[in-house]
Amino acid sequence: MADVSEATYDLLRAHGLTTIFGNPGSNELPFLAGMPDDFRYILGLHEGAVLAMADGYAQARGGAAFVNLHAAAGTGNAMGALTNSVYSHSPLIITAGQQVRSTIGQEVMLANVDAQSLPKPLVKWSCEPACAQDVPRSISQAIHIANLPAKGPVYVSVPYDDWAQEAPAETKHLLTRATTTAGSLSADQLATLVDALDRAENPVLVLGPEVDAEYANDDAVRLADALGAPVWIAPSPSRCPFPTRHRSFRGVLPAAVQGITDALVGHDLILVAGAPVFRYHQFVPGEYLPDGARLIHLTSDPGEAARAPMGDALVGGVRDALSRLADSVTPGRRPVLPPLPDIPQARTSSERVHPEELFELLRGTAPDDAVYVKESTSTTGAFWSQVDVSRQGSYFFPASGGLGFGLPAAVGAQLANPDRQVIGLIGDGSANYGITALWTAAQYDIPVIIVILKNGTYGALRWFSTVLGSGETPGMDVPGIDFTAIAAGYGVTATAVRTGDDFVRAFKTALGSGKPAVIEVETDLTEP
Ligand SMILES: Cc1ncc(Cn2c(C)c(CCOP(=O)(O)OP(=O)(O)O)sc2=O)c(N)n1
Ligand SMILES: [Ca+2]
Repeated sequence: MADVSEATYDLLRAHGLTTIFGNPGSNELPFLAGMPDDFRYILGLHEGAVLAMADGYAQARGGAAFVNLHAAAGTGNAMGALTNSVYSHSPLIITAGQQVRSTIGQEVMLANVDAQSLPKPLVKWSCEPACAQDVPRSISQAIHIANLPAKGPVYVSVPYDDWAQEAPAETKHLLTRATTTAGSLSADQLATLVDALDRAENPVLVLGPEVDAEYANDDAVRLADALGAPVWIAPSPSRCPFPTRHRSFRGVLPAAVQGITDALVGHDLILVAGAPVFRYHQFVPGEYLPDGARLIHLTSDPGEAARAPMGDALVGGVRDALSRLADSVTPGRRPVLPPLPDIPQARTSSERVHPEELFELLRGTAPDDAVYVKESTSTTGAFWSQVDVSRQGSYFFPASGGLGFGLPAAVGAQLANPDRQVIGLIGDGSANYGITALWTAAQYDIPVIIVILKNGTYGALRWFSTVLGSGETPGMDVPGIDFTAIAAGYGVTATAVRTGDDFVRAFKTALGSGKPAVIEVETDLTEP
C-alpha cells in the first residue's frame, strides 16, 4: 500500500507538476526524501526568489507551478512575492512543512502556528489537512482550486510525520480527476453585447493581463479589426495583451482616475476585457467615466467584477468571449484606422545611456520573440514607446508592483521557455530584492540575460515625490552598488557598460553564450 508521500508524488505527476521550486528546512526533508527520479528540484536561496521564480515559470508556461517552503519563516519570506501572484492570478500550489502533528499546539520550534491563516489574504485558498490520510485529497483540491478561474495561488501546510502514514486506497481516484469550467457567455449575453458594439458610434477596447494569460491576443486583434476600434492596455499592466505596433494600439492607460477618463473622452462604449476596472495607482480623484460613456467589463474573476466602482460586468471566459464577439460583430461599420506613426527617435545622453536608447538598441538586437521581464519602475514610458511587443507571453511585470519579482521571474520564465530568449530589465534598486536568483541561474545553467539599469536612485520614488509634493526624503538613493562583483559572487558572468555601443557588444556576447549573463548599464534617470 502506498504511503502519503508516494500518493502525493503520483498526484503531482498526474498534473504535470514534476518541478519543485523550493528552499528546505527540517520540516520538509521527509517529503523531499521521497522525490522520484523523474522530478527535479530547483533550489532558490531565499523564499522570495523561490516564489517569484515559480511565478515566472507558471506565467511563461501557461500552467501551474509547485512550491515547497519551510514552515512559517519560509512562508513569511515568500509573502512579498505572493502579493504579485495573487493579482496576476498565477496558479501556484504552495506547500509548507509543518512540525509533527501532535506537537503543533505546544508551539515547539518550527511549528507553523495557525498555518491556514498565515498566507491569507494573499492566497485563493489554504488548509492544513485534518489528518494524514486527507493530505493527498487536500493537495488535489488545492491543484483544482488554483487552476479554476479566477486562477490563483493556494497553500497547504503538511505536518512532516504525515508523509510516512499509509495513504487510503481511495486516493487512486484523484489521479484521473479533471475539473474544467464551462464559463462562456450565453447566446443572449453574446447577442446583447454584439448589439451594443454594433450600435456604438465610437467603441474602444481596454485589454488586461488575462487576455495574454489566456492566449487571446489574436482574438483581441480580430475584434479590434472588425470594430475598427482603438485599443488601450489597462493601467499597471503585468502582461502585454495586444501587439504594440498594431494600427489600433494607443498605449497604456495612466493609473489615475481622471487620466483614464481624459484618455477615453469621446468613446460611447468602453469594453474592458481581462483586467480589473481599474488598477489605479497615484490617487488623482475625478470622474470615473467620460460623459455619455457606458463601460462593459469582461472578466473570469467575480471579485474583479463585483468590486469595480462603475460599469456592468459579465463573468466568464475572456478568450471565448473575445473570439465569439470577433466572429459576430458587424465588420466595416467604421473607417479603417490609419497605420501608426514610426517609433519616435530615442533620446540619448552624453554621460550615460538614456533608457529610451537602451530599449531602442534592444529592439534592434534582441530576437523578435524575446520575452521581457521588467522591473525598472521609472522606465515604463520609455519601454512602451520604444519596444515592439507583438507576441503572446512577451512581457511580464510585478502585478502588485511588489519588487523582487523581476529578476527571479526572469530566471523562472527562461526555465519554462528554453526556446525564447528571456531578458530581465531590472532597476538597480529592484535587483537587490531578488538578487539571489542569480545563483540559481548559474547552478542550473539557465541562459537568462539580466540587464540592470543603474541610475543610482529609486527613480520612480523621485517621480512620485513630485506627484505627492513630499520633496526630498531620506532613503531615495542607492549609490555605489557593483552588480558585476555581486553577479560574479553568485557565479554569473557580468559586464559593466556606459555606452550604447558597449551595451550592444555585451548583449550579443551574452546572446550566444548559452549561459546566464548580467549587463550593468549606467543609465540616465527618466520619468516613468
Ligand atoms: C518590496 C518592495 N519594496 C519597496 C517598494 C517601493 N518602491 C521602490 C523602492 C521603487 C524604486 C525602484 O527603483 P529601481 O532602481 O528598481 O527602478 P527605477 O530607478 O527605474 O525606479 S518603486 C516602488 O514602488 C516596492 N514597490 N516593493
Ligand atoms: Ca534605479
